[in-house]
Amino acid sequence: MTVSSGDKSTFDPQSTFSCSHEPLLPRPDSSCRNRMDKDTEEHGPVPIHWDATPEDHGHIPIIDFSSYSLLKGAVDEDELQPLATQLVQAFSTVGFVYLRNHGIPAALVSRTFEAADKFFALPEEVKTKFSRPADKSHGWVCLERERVTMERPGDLKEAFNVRPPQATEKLWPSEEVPEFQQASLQLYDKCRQLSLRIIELMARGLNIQDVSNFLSLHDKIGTAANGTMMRILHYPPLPERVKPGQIRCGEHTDYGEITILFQDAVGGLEVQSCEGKYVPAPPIPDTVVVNIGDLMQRWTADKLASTMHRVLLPETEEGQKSHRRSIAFFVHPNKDTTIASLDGSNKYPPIKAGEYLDERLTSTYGGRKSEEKTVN
Ligand SMILES: O=C(O)CCC(=O)C(=O)O
Ligand SMILES: [Fe+2]
Repeated sequence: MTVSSGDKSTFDPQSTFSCSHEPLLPRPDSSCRNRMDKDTEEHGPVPIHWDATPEDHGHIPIIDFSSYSLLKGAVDEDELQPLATQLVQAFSTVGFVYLRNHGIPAALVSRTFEAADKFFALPEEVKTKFSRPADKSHGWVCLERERVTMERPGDLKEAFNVRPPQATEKLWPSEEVPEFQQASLQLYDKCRQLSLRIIELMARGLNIQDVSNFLSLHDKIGTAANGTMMRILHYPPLPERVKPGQIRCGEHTDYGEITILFQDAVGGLEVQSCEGKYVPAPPIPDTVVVNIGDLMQRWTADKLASTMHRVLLPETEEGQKSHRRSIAFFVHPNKDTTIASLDGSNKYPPIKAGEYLDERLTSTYGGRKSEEKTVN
């Protein structure tokens, strides 16, 4: 595969934007300690008991999702509550889980990766035709275009953002890689279905009283009224000269509610532990990684943890010559959802999901306001 080194001359720090995240703003308190001692008083419109203090594992648990797999015909309600409890336990400590037996077909993930490989291998001038337009988030984002922490140079990655409502025909490489659009949209839809199941279980595990109502706040995924986006990421082999401090994806937290992440067999992802140390989150066959984003941490008044993570450069010579790919599905509630502390604590002022993103982006990028540019 040939990979262009990217057009560094067009790199514009003012217009860089994060993959999903914004590491510089003061974030809700994410220390493991504070997350546990919630005021469990009932007040506010949706009183919730945050009861048991979960144990702090400091590593990423693997959870068997088979009771609520997308492939499961009849669901046994009795099996869902333990699963919900396990999920919330993990999300309130490490903030990350691996899900096994989730039901998204591995063949569909491979097809999407393979189609994306063909796209990323196209010459720069061809990929440019599919560049993400300034006012939209769908499309190609070139190498080093983004940096997720201002302390580092641009990330050594390129991306193809998939936002179905913005994906006009001319933003798909239909002639160059005809199968890309169909595979991506099919995977987007499977991820949508899985995310709804995860969100339903999270709601149960959080003792949200009206679970169906909570779920309905996500019924516009895939339309313009919801900012959910899938990103196919390509980390090419390392260029001859890597800038000081440059890595594949800088330290960050994700913006949204939850993220579903598929990684290929090449490692590099690291997740911060409660002690502040970065620990590898290696690829585990037939699993997806799921993590909490900042919006969900805020919504749950810091009960659930949006945890810092990054993708390091490979250490071995062989690794440095390898491509790494991942697919991240960044889930958001519908833009008109009011994000008010679910425990009624008013820890953070209520804000609309759409405005929240706008605000984050404005603070970071000095007036670049449209969430359409960078929603993830
Ligand atoms: O590529 C990965 O494994 C992680 C990417 C990531 O964290 C992101 O895009 O937010
Ligand atoms: Fe991330």
